[in-house]
Amino acid sequence: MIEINQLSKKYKGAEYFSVKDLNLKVEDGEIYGLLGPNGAGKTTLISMLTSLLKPTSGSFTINGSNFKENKNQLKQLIGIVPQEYALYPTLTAFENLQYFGSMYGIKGEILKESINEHLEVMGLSKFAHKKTDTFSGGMKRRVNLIAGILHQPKVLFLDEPTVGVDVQSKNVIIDHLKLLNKQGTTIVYTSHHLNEAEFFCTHVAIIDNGEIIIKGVPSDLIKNQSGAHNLEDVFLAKTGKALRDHA
Ligand SMILES: Nc1ncnc2c1ncn2[C@@H]1O[C@H](COP(=O)(O)OP(=O)(O)OP(=O)(O)O)[C@@H](O)[C@H]1O
Repeated sequence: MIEINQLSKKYKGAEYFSVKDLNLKVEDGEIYGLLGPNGAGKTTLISMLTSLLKPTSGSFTINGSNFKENKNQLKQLIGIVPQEYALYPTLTAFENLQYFGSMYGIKGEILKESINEHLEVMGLSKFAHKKTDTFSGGMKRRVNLIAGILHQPKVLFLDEPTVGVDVQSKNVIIDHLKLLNKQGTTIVYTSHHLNEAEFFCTHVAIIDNGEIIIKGVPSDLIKNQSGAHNLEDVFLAKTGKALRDHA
C-alpha cells in the first residue's frame, strides 16, 4: 500500500507549489491513474514517490517503509519507468537491459533469460542486438518499460508509458501492464490518454495545480458527474477548458 500524507513540493525559486498538501492511498493490487492537464504536478509527484526528488514537506510510505529509513529495501520493491527514455543510445537493447538488470543485482543466466523473455513478449526479440538509437519511438518505449520491470517490482511507477506510440505498441504495453498487475504488481501511472485510463485503471485521481480535485473508480466518477459519458467529460468538467501554458 502507498500512503501519501500532506505531500508538497515547491521548486527552488518558484512562486507556487507544484504539488500541494496532497493526500492519497493506493491499495495493493490497484492500477492507479494520475491524470491532469500539462503542468498539473503529475511528474513532480511520481518523482517524489520514487525518491528522485525531495519533497518540500509531507511524507509517504510504500508498504509501510520510507526512503529515509529503508532506501535499499524500497529501491528493490519499486520499479520506475520514466517519461524520458533512460536508454543508452549506443548500446543494444540487450546491453541496455543487462545494465539495468545488474543495477538491481540480477546476474548471469537468470538475467539473460529474463531479458529474452521480456523482449519476446514485447515483440522485440529480432532487434535484441541492435543499438537503440536506431529504434522507433514505440520500440524505445517498450525497452524503457522492460528496464523498469526486470526485477519484478511489487509497485511500479510509470510516467506516461504510452506517450507518442502507435496503437499497436500501446496495446502491447497496456496488455503487459495488465498481466503484471494480475501477477501482483500495484501500478501507479500518469497519462493524458483518458480513454486508455478509463478502461485500464481501477482508480484515478484528477490533479490540477498540484492538488487532487477528484478521485475514485472511473465508472463511479462518470456516473456521478452530470451529463458525463466518459472520463474525458469528467476531466473537462473538473479542470475546465483553459490552456495551461506557463513559461
Ligand atoms: N525542475 C523544475 N523547476 C521549476 N519548476 C518545475 C520544475 N519541474 C516542473 N516544474 C513546474 O512544476 C509544475 C508541475 O510540473 P510537472 O512536470 O510535475 O507537471 P505534469 O503534470 O507532469 O505536466 P505534463 O503533463 O506536462 O508532463 C509546472 O508548473 C512546472 O512548470
